[in-house]
Amino acid sequence: MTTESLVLEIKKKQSFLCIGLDVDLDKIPKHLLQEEDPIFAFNKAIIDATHHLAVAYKPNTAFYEAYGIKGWMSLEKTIAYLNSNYPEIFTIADAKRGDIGNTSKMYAKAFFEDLGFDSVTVAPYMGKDSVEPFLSFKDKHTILLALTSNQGAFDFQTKKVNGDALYNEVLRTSKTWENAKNLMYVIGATKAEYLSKIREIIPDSFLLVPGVGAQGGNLKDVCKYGMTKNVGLLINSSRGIIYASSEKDFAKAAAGKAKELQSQMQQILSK
Ligand SMILES: O=c1ccn([C@@H]2O[C@H](COP(=O)(O)O)[C@@H](O)[C@H]2O)c(=O)[nH]1
Repeated sequence: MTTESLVLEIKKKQSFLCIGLDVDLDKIPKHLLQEEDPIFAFNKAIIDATHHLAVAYKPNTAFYEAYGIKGWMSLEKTIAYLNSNYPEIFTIADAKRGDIGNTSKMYAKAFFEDLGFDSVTVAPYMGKDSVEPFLSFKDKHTILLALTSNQGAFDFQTKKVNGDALYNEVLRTSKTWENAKNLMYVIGATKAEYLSKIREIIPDSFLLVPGVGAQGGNLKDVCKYGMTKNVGLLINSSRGIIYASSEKDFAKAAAGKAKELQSQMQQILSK
């Protein structure tokens, strides 16, 4: 999907909500465990109930890999379902990959060609040759971890390198890479106070912002400091939406939580 199509969808739905599909079999409603593929049954119900309120879905691959081959098949079915039924939705494989060049090329093929995701999250730590293989795919997006939402972000990402924080160095240097137009960045919602400076370095790039809801990040602060003329934000919520209820009404309850966030977004966009 092109960035232009994503922006059009955001304006149409008045939403920049990304729903995280982090499916844990211990947390989904018990009646679904009788289904042939409980993970897919759960995802399908959540997607069908919320697709009009969200512009993106983000399965975190860890939650599928944890269930072995069956989990990977549930992931395949989920992305195929999204691509066939809701092609206007932006899809994110939260896989946090990145390796030497020839290995990264295979990761990129797996997520972009085989599975058909629009984007994948990638760690920048191994540098340019580990990221460029992802960037070479037309209309696919590489979402680079810059300043993450967790406490451990302060272990390395905010440490000074060449007089500035390492995450700023990641932002600045990655802009010089081939096909850098295909880059987006992860900035945690819990780090909203860093966004003004971040926008000085990457004024127009899309940011994937996890950490609202369960992790305590604040939507209004993120928008105040991080929003661009094209919105430039995808705000992710996973547990706060998909586990709104563990009863038979789980999909309706998820839609209720998604609606709360979408209404706040609509209000922000109308200003
Ligand atoms: O900095 C980061 C990068 C990725 N994540 C992922 O986003 C979701 C957040 O889930 P919630 O349930 O809404 O807290 C999850 O998949 C994380 O692995 C992140 O939280 N922070």
